Amino acid sequence: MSDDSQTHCCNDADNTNPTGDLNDLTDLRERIAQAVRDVKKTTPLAQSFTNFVTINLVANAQLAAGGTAAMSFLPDDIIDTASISGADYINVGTLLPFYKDALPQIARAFRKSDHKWVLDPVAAGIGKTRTEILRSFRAAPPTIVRGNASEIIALATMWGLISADEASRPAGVESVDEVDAAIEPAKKLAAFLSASTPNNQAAVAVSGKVDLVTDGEHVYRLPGGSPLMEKITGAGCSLGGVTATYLAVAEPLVAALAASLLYNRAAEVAEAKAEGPGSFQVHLLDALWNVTPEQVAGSEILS
Ligand SMILES: Nc1ncnc2c1ncn2[C@@H]1O[C@H](COP(=O)(O)OP(=O)(O)O)[C@@H](O)[C@H]1O
Ligand SMILES: Cc1ncsc1CCOP(=O)(O)O
Ligand SMILES: [Mg+2]
Repeated sequence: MSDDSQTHCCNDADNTNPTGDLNDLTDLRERIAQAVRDVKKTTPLAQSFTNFVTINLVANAQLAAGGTAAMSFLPDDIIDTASISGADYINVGTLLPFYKDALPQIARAFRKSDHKWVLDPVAAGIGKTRTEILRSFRAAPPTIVRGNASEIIALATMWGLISADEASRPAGVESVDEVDAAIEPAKKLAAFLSASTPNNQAAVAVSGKVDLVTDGEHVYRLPGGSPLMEKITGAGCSLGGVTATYLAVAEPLVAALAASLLYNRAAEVAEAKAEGPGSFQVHLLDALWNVTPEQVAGSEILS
């Protein structure tokens, strides 16, 4: 594996900022570093209702980032625990029939208590049950949506934020769209989420070769990471879980940026040490633990 683990990680002096909006980025970088530090210091709980395939990696990644994990599929469990959970994570990767009632009930309870949560709309656009559940979240929306490009486009389409002509076909759990194809859907989705939150703060994170994060107004591109992320299952799911961990201590835009940047830096470190997907996953967890707040915040951010 290549040994360019720190290629995209640089100190402030080395940062590329093509628009020259250094003041904003300097402030943003400080808030990102603070979020990473705060998680390590306060070990916040982010509770998850997530799929059976990758649930273990989600919990381990949250712990490696410095947070605490709790997984559940029971609405009463989740709604009770929300009072001590800094933020929640809902991932619709593997659905069971009873989720059709459970998930909208949980989302409504979160909305009632203004509880922050991250949605990973895995495989959005596929199946009547999944579509019904994802449609229901429009009336009780999350604080952050994190998904690959196809999922973001599909969700924005089913919420009527973009026309069906702009959408592509459903993609399973993998993306068939480039991240840039999701810029407008992501911005519209983030603007919709912001308008639905009490403090007008929300974000959308689109993952891929170059990640994209938006609050509906600003768009940030985050290069780096590793193609080996596509060779393990749960890279996206665990990124969603860690995004919820940061959301427990930070505003949505900062949380989404911090998680995506941590993942890119950690993936580069892991790729340099791995011999294939198996050892890559182990090294990824180690790197999520070892990458520093300064490395995360000093990353290349293209605005
Ligand atoms: N080709 C790639 N090069 C670098 N990083 C990648 C690549 N593909 C995915 N990633 C990273 O893997 C993580 C999960 O993204 P992605 O594979 O798009 O999610 P999902 O698994 O939900 O489809 C993100 O951190 C993203 O940056
Ligand atoms: C393979 C699979 N099937 C249903 S959920 C799931 C995991 C998807 O994980 P990720 O979106 O992180 O690749
Ligand atoms: Mg995914």
